[in-house]
Amino acid sequence: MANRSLSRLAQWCSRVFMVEINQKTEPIYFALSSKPSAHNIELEALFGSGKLFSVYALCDDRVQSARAHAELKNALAENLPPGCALLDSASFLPDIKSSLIKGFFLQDNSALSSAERAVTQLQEKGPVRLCVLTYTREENGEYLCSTVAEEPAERERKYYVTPAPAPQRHPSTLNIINSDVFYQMEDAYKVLQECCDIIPESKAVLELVMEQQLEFNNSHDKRFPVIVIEGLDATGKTTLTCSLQKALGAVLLKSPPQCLACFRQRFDAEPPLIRRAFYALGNYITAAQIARESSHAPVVVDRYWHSTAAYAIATAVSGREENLPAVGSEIYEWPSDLLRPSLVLLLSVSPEERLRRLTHRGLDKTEEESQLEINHLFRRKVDEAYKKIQNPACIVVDASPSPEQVLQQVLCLIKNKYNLQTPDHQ
Ligand SMILES: Nc1ncnc2c1ncn2[C@@H]1O[C@H](COP(=O)(O)OP(=O)(O)OP(=O)(O)O)[C@@H](O)[C@H]1O
Ligand SMILES: Nc1ccn([C@@H]2O[C@H](COP(=O)(O)O)[C@@H](O)[C@H]2O)c(=O)n1
Repeated sequence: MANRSLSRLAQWCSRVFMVEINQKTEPIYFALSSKPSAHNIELEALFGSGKLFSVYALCDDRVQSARAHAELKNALAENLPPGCALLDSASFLPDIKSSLIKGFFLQDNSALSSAERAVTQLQEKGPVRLCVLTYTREENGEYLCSTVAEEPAERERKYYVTPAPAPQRHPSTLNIINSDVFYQMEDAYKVLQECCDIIPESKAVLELVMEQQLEFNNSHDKRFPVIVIEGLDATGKTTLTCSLQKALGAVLLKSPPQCLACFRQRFDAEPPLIRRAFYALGNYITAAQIARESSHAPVVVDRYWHSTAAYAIATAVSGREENLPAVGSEIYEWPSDLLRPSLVLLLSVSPEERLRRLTHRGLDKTEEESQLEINHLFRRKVDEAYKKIQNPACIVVDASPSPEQVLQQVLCLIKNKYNLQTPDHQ
């Protein structure tokens, strides 16, 4: 369904709405119906007594849509009067892939109930079309939904808000494929092609990808081992990869590769669709470098596809780690056309030790505390996602001992278990 058709209220009736109060609790689900429903405590708590709205930025184009959603969030945060709460919300077709549309749920408890005026002003400013659903409470306690639509017939239309059951699959997982994680170079490539007009740097990135691909196609078959080191920040990847480079006489590579370093900040500022496509393409450039270098020496890689997928999945999947799809889900599969390493090692340290290392590296106390509090849930999701990725799966390494001990542990794994140190041993 093209997003624009959702400007008609009737189109929303086949969909379910999810409102996330916070990341720790279950979301609240509701639907629109022509019939009233029994009294529901959860809905009562969500809807309360103030004025309520759902706001969606509607575009047919996926790049525009992703950017419009991010811009809408900033604009609402800046323009809403004090007393308003802005909650992440989405609408979806239960368990149907790619059906999720992200938006916001707005509780207006401001002194003058002026959120509607602020939203109308944003609507008038354009250029993106906003769909605004308004909820009102009847005297009998029922909640009704209507649209702030241009056509009078649409404005007259009203539906009851009714509770909906939680779907089997968490809605935030529905759009991951080709919006957050890309399983073929072509799919990530297309996203950046679609961005060329609005982000001129995309062209330069695509040229670098194509240059490396030509070289990749001419490179020799891989002969030496390719060892990827993964892990959350400050788990010791840089320290270990440098020591491994010396110990194995290896070539050290990174993903994203050095040639993309100057573009990173630019793409980090973009919404997930664009940002993740950039990192996905970085892996293909690194893959071409791996293919070239592994013909004459072992290769050690600091982050690769596990990082790209694990961070993307953990960011896309809202709420708790239980919402991540189970092992075996297609979202954890390795891209069909991306060079596979010989071994992937995931460095793991306790949250306390990681924080100690971050602090040692120069974080101040306040930032340290906020890292621990706010990101705890996110880090657990990244860690879980790392461990669920398959073909190749990663081997978890306890990285809490001293750097020398971690190095010896890893060398042991490489030499004994995989017998990979020299080309003769393969
Ligand atoms: N085994 C270890 N024991 C104690 N401290 C360590 C160990 N390994 C690394 N460190 C220290 O922890 C900090 C983070 O290490 P490092 O930079 O290697 O991590 P990283 O995973 O590469 O981080 P990032 O992903 O953020 O670049 C550094 O100050 C480093 O000296
Ligand atoms: N292969 C990669 C590497 C990194 N990312 C993204 O970058 C962030 C971590 O990078 P550091 O420089 O802090 O190590 C992380 O948020 C990932 O989103 C990636 O996607 N793929």
